[in-house]
Amino acid sequence: MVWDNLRAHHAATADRRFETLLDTARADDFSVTAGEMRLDYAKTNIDTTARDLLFDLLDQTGLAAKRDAMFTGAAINETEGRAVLHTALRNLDGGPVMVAGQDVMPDVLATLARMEDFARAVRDGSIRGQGGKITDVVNIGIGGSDLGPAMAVRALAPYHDGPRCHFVSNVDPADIAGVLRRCDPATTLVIVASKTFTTIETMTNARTAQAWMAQGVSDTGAQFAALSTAADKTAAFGIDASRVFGFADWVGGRYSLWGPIGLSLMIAIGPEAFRAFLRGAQAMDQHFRAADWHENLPALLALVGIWHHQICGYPTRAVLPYDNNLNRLPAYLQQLEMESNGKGVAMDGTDLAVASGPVVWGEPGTNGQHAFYQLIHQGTGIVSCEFLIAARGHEDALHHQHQLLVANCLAQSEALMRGRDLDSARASIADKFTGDELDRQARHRVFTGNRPSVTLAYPQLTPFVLGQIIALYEHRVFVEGVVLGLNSYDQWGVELGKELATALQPVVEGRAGLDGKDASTAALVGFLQRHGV
Ligand SMILES: O=P(O)(O)OC[C@H]1O[C@H](O)[C@H](O)[C@@H](O)[C@@H]1O
Repeated sequence: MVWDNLRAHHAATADRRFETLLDTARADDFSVTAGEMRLDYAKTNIDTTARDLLFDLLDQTGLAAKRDAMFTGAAINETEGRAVLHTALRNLDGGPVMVAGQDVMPDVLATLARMEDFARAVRDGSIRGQGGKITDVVNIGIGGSDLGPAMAVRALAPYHDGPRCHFVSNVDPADIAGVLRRCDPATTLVIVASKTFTTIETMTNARTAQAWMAQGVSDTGAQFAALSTAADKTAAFGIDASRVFGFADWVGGRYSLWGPIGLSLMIAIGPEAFRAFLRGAQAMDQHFRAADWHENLPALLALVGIWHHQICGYPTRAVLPYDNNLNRLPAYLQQLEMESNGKGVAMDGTDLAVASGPVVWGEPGTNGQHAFYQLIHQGTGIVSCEFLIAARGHEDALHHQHQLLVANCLAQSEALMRGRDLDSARASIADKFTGDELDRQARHRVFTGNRPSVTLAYPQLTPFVLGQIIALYEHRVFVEGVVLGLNSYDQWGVELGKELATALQPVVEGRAGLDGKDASTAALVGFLQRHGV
């Protein structure tokens, strides 16, 4: 019923130019400030009727109760029978969080303290490589065991005062070979990051790193650490328990940056800055739990997403950080959002009644402006855009460049909204063309406008603010998942490809025949074998 009402309201208002709604009152009403951040969603076609209906969706799905169930350790990941408690990893005040009758906080805080001791020792040289102080850290992991720390280490580059950090994820040997070539085994720490410690890409790369290390030092295990839930497997790999940082199955891979998977980030920026990062996320958790939906950043961001994708039918969402250090944020959000909400089956096993989550993609501004913004402005489809912008960068001496960056960010959302009509397009080239040619040329210069965007603004990309931003997106994914009625915390869709890859490996190596393979796959194997695979 609410969905129908939303669709009807969209149909009735879709042709309206939303710019006409915009005045000072709307700019105030359709933006929310929480902590240090401001989310502006005034440049959308959402009006108060649409917004009220969207709030009805939240009430209809019992969001408040489901949110509380997540924070208090209920097994809301129903297909795997697990709690979802990445929030416990940043619950720095240590109030109890119960899972199956047990408080998980003592373990969480003890592991955090062990990570801090380890990170400090690596940074100050009391834990050393066999050739001296650790100069390089290589994090080997994939998916959630890579994208989070890789994104955050880049994002917080201005705070990076520890050893160099490298991230190896791809099973393509080009990845690890390229990194190891730049490192000295005698002063490198290898961190094997894998929740399950079975992921074939990570284990293959870890063994390659082990062999590389053995050529340079006598005790390879002394320069390895592991981040995993599987203590038996890390021991079997030869990593001493003192260098294993464990976590529980209630931390999903793509939500794991806050705990041991964040070790490389902690070594890079130091335990104090890492705590500030956790505190930022914790502040967002507290906001999400306490704020009324009208003032609730994650809820509003989720509703804007639902309006644009499930109601308006815009197929993709572009994340456009005007913050070069966030250049891995779109990739990080691709996993967070698409692996969480890219599902066609509802929690109860029935087909999803509405569209699953959107395609998420993006690149930092201003680079994207000189590449794909053409389509965003003049393509036949509409892309909902999400801009991120800081008031200040970290290069004080070049603040004028930052101001230019800000101007570009604001210009884009304005251009998307306003567009340029035929008359002004004509006027802009009237000195060059006349008659029919003027008309023809002018049409190429028309921007339809009326294209929506939201802008997330913050003072500066500090560890605290980054924690807030990432937790904001996590909770947005949660809200969207609840409204869509699916389980955001499993990922069965990645399994089939893994199974088939395992079966194809001996075929590719020529140890097994092509029986049962489809003709296309067989022909491709044949081609690759003829060319030396
Ligand atoms: O941390 P791991 O167990 O090695 O898992 C790494 C990644 O691979 C899996 O296939 C999942 O799709 C991801 O959610 C996960 O983050």
